[in-house]
Parts: sequence; C-alpha cells; structure tokens
Amino acid sequence: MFLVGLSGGIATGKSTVVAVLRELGCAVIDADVIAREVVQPHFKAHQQIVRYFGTEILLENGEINREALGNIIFSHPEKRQLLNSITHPEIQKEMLKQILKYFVLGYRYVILDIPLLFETKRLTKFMKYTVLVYCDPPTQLSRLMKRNGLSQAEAEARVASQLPLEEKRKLATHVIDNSGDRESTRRQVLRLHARLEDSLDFLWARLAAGAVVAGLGGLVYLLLRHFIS
Ligand SMILES: CC(C)(COP(=O)(O)OP(=O)(O)OC[C@H]1O[C@@H](n2cnc3c(N)ncnc32)[C@H](O)[C@@H]1O)[C@@H](O)C(=O)NCCC(=O)NCCS
Ligand SMILES: Nc1ncnc2c1ncn2[C@@H]1O[C@H](COP(=O)(O)OP(=O)(O)OP(=O)(O)O)[C@@H](O)[C@H]1O
Repeated sequence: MFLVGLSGGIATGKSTVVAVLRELGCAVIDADVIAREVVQPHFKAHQQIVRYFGTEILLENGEINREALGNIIFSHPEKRQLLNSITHPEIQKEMLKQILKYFVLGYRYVILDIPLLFETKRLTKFMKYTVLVYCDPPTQLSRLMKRNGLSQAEAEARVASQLPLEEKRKLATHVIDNSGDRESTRRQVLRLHARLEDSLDFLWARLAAGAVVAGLGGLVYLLLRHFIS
C-alpha cells in the first residue's frame, strides 16, 4: 500500500479535486474534516482550545465558533502556532487510524488531503507522490473572498499564513492547475488517476519480477546441490 499526499493553498480547489477522486472510487482521508471532529465538545483538543483562547470563542451550544477562531489565528502567527500544536497531534492520530482501516479493507493506495502538508515537512517523507492543487493567485484570492465573504485584506492574511504556492509547486511530484474551469480540472484528475493506477501495475510487475528472480535462484541452488552431492 502507498500514500499519496494531496495539498494546495487555501481555496485553490482541493475539495473540488477530491470529489472527482472519490467518484472514481479512491480512498481519501480529509484532514479538514478530521480537524472539525477533534475539536467537538468533550474532546481533549476542545478543552485545551477553551483554556488558551477563552470561552469567548464558543458558540451558545458549546461548539467552537470557527469564524471567531479563524479571525484570531489568521491574523496572529503565534496564536496560529498554538492552535496547530493543540490540533495537529490529534488530527495525525485519527489519520493514522483511518489509513489502517483502508489497509485492512484492501485499498492499494490512500490519498491524504492535508492542507498544510508542505508546511509540515516531516509528513511528505511518508508519501510516494505529492499532488499540489494549484490556481493562479488572483483567482485564488477572488474565490476565497467570494466563498468566505472576506475582504481583500482578510483573504490576503489567510493566503499569507501558508507557504507560497510557487514554493509548494517546487516540492510536489504532480500539479493540478485549477485556474480554469471545472471540466479542465476534471480532465487533469482523470489523468492523475490513470497514472496512480499505472504505478500500481508497475509495482505488481516489480513484485512479479522479484518472485521470478527468487524462484530461479532457488532452482539454481537445488541443481547445484544435486550435482555437487
Ligand atoms: C481556524 C479554523 C477554526 C477555521 O475554520 P473554518 O471552518 O473557517 O475553515 P476550515 O477548517 O474549513 O479550513 C479552511 C482552510 O483554511 C486553511 N487553514 C486552516 N487552518 C490553518 C492553519 N492553522 N494554518 C494555515 N492555514 C490553515 C486550510 O487551507 C484549510 O483548508 C480551522 O481551520 C482550524 O481549526 N484550524 C486548525 C487546524 C488545522 O491546521 N487545520 C488544517 C488541516 S491540518
Ligand atoms: N474550477 C473552478 N471554477 C470555478 N470555481 C471553482 C473552481 N474550483 C473551485 N471553485 C470554487 O472555489 C472555492 C474553493 O474551492 P474548494 O472548496 O474546492 O477549495 P479548497 O482548496 O478545498 O478550500 P479550503 O482551503 O477551504 O479547504 C469554492 O467556492 C469552489 O466552489
């Protein structure tokens, strides 16, 4: 089994790409979804967030007010660091559990959608491939402003809280450019999927070649033993 890391910048289109991969039957683990689960009331991370950020970041029902917490952490790097140090270990534990589940179910590769994959450098070494969902910076900004109802300054602060896309581009093994329409992105995802499947055939071919070499070696050994004795 191998792992494929999928990342991007904020609002560059990771979820849009993941929707197509899921349609194609791929196993995908979404770090943003897990990040929402691990901060539900009664979880350890929830208590720690309230301890450090105060009850003013809670909604009336006790859940985290994500908008309020976002406004704080995207404009204060040290508070963002603190939130990351609370949530990231919990997110990674849950991701590991889900990887094991897919392994047991017999999936041959799992795609991990991790927004901060390239920022959290030690994670990339577990990935056979890394996919960057890219879109040009003006498009990224306008999609983010529109989707989250943010001002230009607010959207820029969120983009600036991550490694620049051009840096991530250099680190990724594959790039999907989502600057165009959804159809163009879909075609690129289909190509990526075909490559992942080909790479599986390649792995099986290597395993088969290994088995043949081992078999031949065994045969030569038996023949030698027979003729020598
Ligand atoms: C700050 C929070 C409350 C904002 O919640 P909200 O529902 O508005 O956004 P959502 O969770 O859907 O995230 C949207 C995008 O914001 C970006 N983002 C989220 N957290 C961070 C962060 N700590 N640093 C940089 N970018 C981030 C990612 O690109 C992500 O895809 C939330 O993102 C959060 O709890 N973040 C900390 C956990 C984290 O690092 N999540 C990212 C996945 S590992
Ligand atoms: N090719 C496209 N054409 C037009 N709009 C798009 C396209 N791709 C994505 N969008 C829109 O841009 C916004 C961001 O896309 P999406 O939610 O897929 O990004 P994301 O990277 O998953 O975001 P996040 O960083 O919040 O996780 C959404 O409102 C989505 O509908």
